Order: sequence, then C-alpha cells, then structure tokens
Amino acid sequence: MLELQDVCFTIQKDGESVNLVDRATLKIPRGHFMAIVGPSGCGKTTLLKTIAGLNPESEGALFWEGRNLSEDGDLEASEIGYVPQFSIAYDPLTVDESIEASTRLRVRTDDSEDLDRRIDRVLEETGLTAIADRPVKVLSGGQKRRLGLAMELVSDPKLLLCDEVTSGLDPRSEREIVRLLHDLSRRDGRIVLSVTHSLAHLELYDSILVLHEGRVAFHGPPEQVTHYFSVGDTEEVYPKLATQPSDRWQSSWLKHQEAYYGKLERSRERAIAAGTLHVPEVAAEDSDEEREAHSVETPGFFAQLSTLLSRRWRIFFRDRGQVLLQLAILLCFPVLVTLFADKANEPIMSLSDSKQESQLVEFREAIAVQESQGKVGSAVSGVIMFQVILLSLMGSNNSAREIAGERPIFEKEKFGGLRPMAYLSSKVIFLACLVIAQSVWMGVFVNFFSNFRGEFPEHLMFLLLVNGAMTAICLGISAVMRTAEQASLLSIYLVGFQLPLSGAVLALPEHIERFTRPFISAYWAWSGSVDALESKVLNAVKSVIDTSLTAHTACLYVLLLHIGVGLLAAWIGSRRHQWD
Ligand SMILES: Nc1ncnc2c1ncn2[C@@H]1O[C@H](COP(=O)(O)OP(=O)(O)OP(=O)(O)O)[C@@H](O)[C@H]1O
Repeated sequence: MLELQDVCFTIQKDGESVNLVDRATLKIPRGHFMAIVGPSGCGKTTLLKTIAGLNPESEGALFWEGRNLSEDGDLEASEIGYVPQFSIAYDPLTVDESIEASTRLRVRTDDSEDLDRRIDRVLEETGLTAIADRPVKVLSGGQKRRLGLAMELVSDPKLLLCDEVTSGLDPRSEREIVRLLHDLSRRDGRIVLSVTHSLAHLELYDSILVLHEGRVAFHGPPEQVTHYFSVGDTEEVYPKLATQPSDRWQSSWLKHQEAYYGKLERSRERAIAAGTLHVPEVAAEDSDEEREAHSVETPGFFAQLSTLLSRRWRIFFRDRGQVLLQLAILLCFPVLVTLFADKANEPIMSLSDSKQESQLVEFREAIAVQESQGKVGSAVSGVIMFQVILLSLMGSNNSAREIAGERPIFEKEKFGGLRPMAYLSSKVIFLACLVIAQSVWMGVFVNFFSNFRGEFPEHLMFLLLVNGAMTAICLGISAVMRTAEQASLLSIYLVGFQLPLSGAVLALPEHIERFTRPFISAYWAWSGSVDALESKVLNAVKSVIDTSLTAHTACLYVLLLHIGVGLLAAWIGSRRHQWD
C-alpha cells in the first residue's frame, strides 16, 4: 500500500510560500493502476516527483507498506521505476543494448544467463522482442515509450511511475501503451501510477485521480468520474473544475472520500475473486531481513564503471560523424603546426670568436646574430604556443558537452542507482584516452618534422597536461552548467581567451597579468615547454618576448592544480540534483 497523508510540496515564489501540491491524501493498494489527470499546470508531474522522492515533501508523510518514507528512508532504487517524459535511451544503441546496459547498471545479476533471462523477460513483457536489434533512433514514438518502460522494468520495481508516456501518440499506440501499463499492474502486486493528459481509455484504470491547482478534487473508480462532477462526458470535467476554486473542490472531496474508497475496495475484491488481479501476500515484506532478501542488489562500482565505459566507446564508434571529426582534428592539427615550423628549424647564428677587421663589420655581425636569434626565437615560441592552443581547443571539444549533453539520462540513471563516482570515472578514463592520443600524436608528429630543441619528454608532458587541464576544466563546466549549449559556449570563450591572455603574443599590463595568469593553462604549458629548451634556443626566445617565464616545476604544479580543480567541479556538478 502506498499512502499519502496531507503531503505538500512548497516552493518560494516572490518571497511567499506556494503549495504546488497541497495536502494530498491518498491510499493506493498493491496491484493498482491509477491515472493522474487534471488541466495543464495543475501539478501532476510535481505530485509524481514528490511520490518518487525527487521533490522532498514540505509537510505530511508518505508511507510504503506502513513504512514512513521520510523517517525510515526512501524506497530502494530498484523498488521504484520512473519513466520520464523524455527519452532515456541513447540513439546509436539498439533496443537490446539499451536494455542490457540498463540491467547491468541497476541489477546485480548472478551470471550471464541470469542477465539474458532478465533482458528476454522485459523484452517480452513490453512487446519489443521482434525489434530487439533495431537502433533506438529509428523507433516510432510508441516503441520508444515501450523501451523507456522496459528499461525501468529490469529491476522489477514494485512502484512504477509514468509521466505522460502516451502523449503525442496516435490513438491506437496510446491504447496499446495504456493496456500494457494495465497488464504490468496485474502482476506481483505492482502499483502503476500514470500521469496523462488524455481522458481516453479511462476504463482501463482502477482509479482516476483528478488534480486541480495542486489539490485532489477526486479519486475514485473511472465510471464514477462523470457522476461525481455531474457532467455528461469526461471531456467536460476540466471546464467544470474551473467553475469553483480548488479549495472548495478539495473540501467537498474530503467529505466523499471514504464512500469512494469503499467502492474502490469492493471492485478490487471482485477482481481478485475473478482472478483478473493477482496480489501476492504482503506479510513477507514486513520484516527488514525479509525485505532485504527479496530486494534487488545494485551492482558495485567497478561493474557500473565497466558497463558505462563499454557503452561510451560503443556510442563513440557508432557516431561516424564524431569519429571522423576526431580523426580530422587529430591528423590535421599537427600538420597545421608543421607548416609554420620551418623557421624554428633554422640554426641560430653566433658571434665569431676571432677579432673582426673593423667596428662596422663587428656591428653588422651583431645585428645579423640578433636578427637570427629573433627569427628563430619567435618561430620556436610560436610553434610551441600553436601546439598548446590547438591542444586546448581539442580539450574543450573533448568534454564541453560530455555531461551536459546527456544530463537528463544521467539524472535518470542516478535515480536508478548509478553511482556518480562510477559515472565520472568512466568519463575521466574515456577522455584520458582521447587526451593521450591527441597530445602524444601532436608532440611526436611535430617533433618528427621540427625537432624540439630541448628536453622533448618534458615538452610532451606539458602538451599532455595542457590538453588534460582544458579537458578537465571543460568537463567541470559541462557538469555545472544546466544545458549543453551553455557549457559549449563557456568552453569556447575559455579557449578563445587562452592565446591573448597567455602573454606569448603580447605582454599584458602587469596589474592585469597578475590576476589573469593563474587561470591561463596555455601560459603554464607554453612557459614550461620554453623552459625545457636548450639554453641557446631559450635565450633566443627570451630575446623576443616581454613576458616573464616561470620555472617548469612550478608550471607542472599549476597545470596539475587546474586538472584537480576541473575534476572537483565535475564531481560537485555530477552529484548535484539537476533533474530539470
Ligand atoms: N521546482 C519548481 N519551481 C517553481 N515552479 C515549479 C516547479 N516545479 C513545477 N513548477 C510549476 O508548478 C506548476 C505545476 O507543474 P507540473 O509540471 O507539475 O504541472 P503538470 O500538471 O504536470 O503540467 P502539464 O500537464 O502541462 O505537464 C507549473 O506552473 C510549473 O511551472
């Protein structure tokens, strides 16, 4: 039994408290299929989220089998299924792969046979067996809704919450989905609550809850709705609701509640007696030990991590556009750098040791040496900065959308028991592979055509670090921002400011530089790499720059700090609840 006692969900609006759900009192027995209907904006989704625990109730209490959920803790992630309005599957995966990933993330299975059995069961239950190999992106609206349901059913939830799963469907698909939900509530005492706009097929529900401005206006058998509201047709219910304030509807409903619950109870008993409703005994779930024995265990950290990683690589390789873009960037960017590397290869002239015949010749030689130093110094510094900037760009391209672009799915999976740490670790490992491939290739390729005139391993380390720092910072941005567009835009600006604020092209005024420098990863990677040059080339670079250099050890620490800050932001952002 799910029971709500005077449950409120309150928000602060213009300094005032507003109840989006106002003293909702309900009793929903096991094996029950209930529709939540009401005019747009009346609080249907808000009520569903309050039941799910996504909106913590401000007042009142929720009980599950007599257990106070506010005091004794929420339902286990596996006990509750929530099918949201948005799609929770990745387009490039197939139906089968989506259900498999969902099972591996939510259910600790005994072996591969157990896993296959679970997948086959939900495929069959939701009528998806015939299209198990089909990619999600080609599914019809109705098939996508079935898939959303299937992905929730993998843990065999006792409470299934569905938000507008029939909206936008043609009448036939809508009836099929409502019929499916009805069937799902007939087994194992599962409660199915479905928010819907549609007043069609009400006869398939056990009860109808009519909400008005966050308040319960009616909750009873479907055939009683028109009688209760004294209307000829269900379509007339919403206009009727508008004829009086919601508190009047609420108080008049409270007077009739017991009588209607009596009717619901009698029709339930008839269904059980007729064998159309099967509700197993509840006694076994009364003790905590028994509950634990029956509950589905969530997989461990490493199991979730490996599922996420294999899914990420699969999605990456299925997205041809993404693979081609990565390859194009990987191959073209280093080529671009080598086009400018000619002058960096030239030798640097030195003053001859022998005495010159005249002062004029000596002077000309000094000028020539200075020019040669300037030319090579600028080229070497420019080539290093070019590499650093391109790797910063790759870093931002790697991760700016990585979390923000799939946030709703991540939130949904978190609700289903996914550990944020497993999720973030999978992102870090995936991105680290990209960073290593991009940076090593950039360093080695450019070094092949234009030999780094100094400690190449140190230079390579700074290339890795700058790409890693920008990838980590943009991953943090991706986790903190609300949308993928915001995250992309901010990341692009961040990269855009790297070159002008690095000081490699133009020295900044000192009072500005003091504040900007700590944040500019490109400066630290450039300065560290320049510091690793052999002394003659280093002096040539110093002769053309006004910006001061920093010892490479300090550069190393600052870049590591940037990576740390980026990952910390990603961790904080991933843990934050951001369902909407
Ligand atoms: N967290 C929130 N903060 C402020 N307002 C909110 C919040 N959540 C919901 N609302 C507002 O509460 C009202 C009820 O929203 P809800 O989404 O529950 O309605 P609904 O009945 O499901 O609507 P629809 O049928 O159009 O989907 C709306 O006016 C919505 O803008």
